[in-house]
Amino acid sequence: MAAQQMPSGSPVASEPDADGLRVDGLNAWYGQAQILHGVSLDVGPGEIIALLGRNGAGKTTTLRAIMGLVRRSARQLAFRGADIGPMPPFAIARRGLGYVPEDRRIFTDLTVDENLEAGRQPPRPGAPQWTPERLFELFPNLGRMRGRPGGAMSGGEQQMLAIARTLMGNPYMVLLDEPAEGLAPRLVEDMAAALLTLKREGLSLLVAEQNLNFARLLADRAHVLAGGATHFSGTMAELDADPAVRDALLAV
Ligand SMILES: Nc1ncnc2c1ncn2[C@@H]1O[C@H](COP(=O)(O)OP(=O)(O)OP(=O)(O)O)[C@@H](O)[C@H]1O
Repeated sequence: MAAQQMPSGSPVASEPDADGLRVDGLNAWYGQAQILHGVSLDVGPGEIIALLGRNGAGKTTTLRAIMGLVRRSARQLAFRGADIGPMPPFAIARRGLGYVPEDRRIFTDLTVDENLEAGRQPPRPGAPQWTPERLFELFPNLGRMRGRPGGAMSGGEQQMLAIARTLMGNPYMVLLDEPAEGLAPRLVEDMAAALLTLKREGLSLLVAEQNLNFARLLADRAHVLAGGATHFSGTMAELDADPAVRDALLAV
């Protein structure tokens, strides 16, 4: 049960992680309704962290709150050593924190190439650098349809394009909302392989996910949300070793 109460796997709990993301006591509201009640999580440099929980547990709201897209407050909201709590969304993105929402938001009238150009930002020191050619190695499907409008692509292809467009901004870390949702089984494996390649390149990922099997393919550690709060933080092995927590908090 020890793993339930505190983030484990991270040797330093008191020092803010200068290179990573540290969220402590995050609250968020839609209008008058408080949706998050003290979410705490951390993502270290080069880690893939799963943000797990059932439908409505607060995963999407957590990602949106980190990006400043919903009204929120927190004891600590630090990215690469900076307090991002007071920053508007564009300033957070400019610091190298990318976000791929669940609904993808690609430009349906623009081609694959044009969508990628729309995401281009200057290189960042120490962050992996991306070009369309490198991204087509990562997502070969996209390379075969460079002139195709986004609106004429399948859901899975649009998901890959949304990720690729975010990578054109050369981020240090990306928040991904259910990247495998609605993908055919073969594409789920391709997506997992692509995300593991990103990790090898040095990118950190926080992946909101309902599918525990997909999370197992990728994640070093997991945070599990229920009712807008963190109920478990630990390694995937610790989560698997605690079937009661797993079954209570996740749809398995
Ligand atoms: N725009 C909104 N206005 C009011 N309440 C909302 C809004 N969006 C989400 N909620 C509520 O906030 C809670 C958390 O939703 P959220 O989308 O963050 O959960 P989730 O874990 O991402 O689930 P899902 O997998 O279904 O997306 C739910 O009770 C939901 O009904």
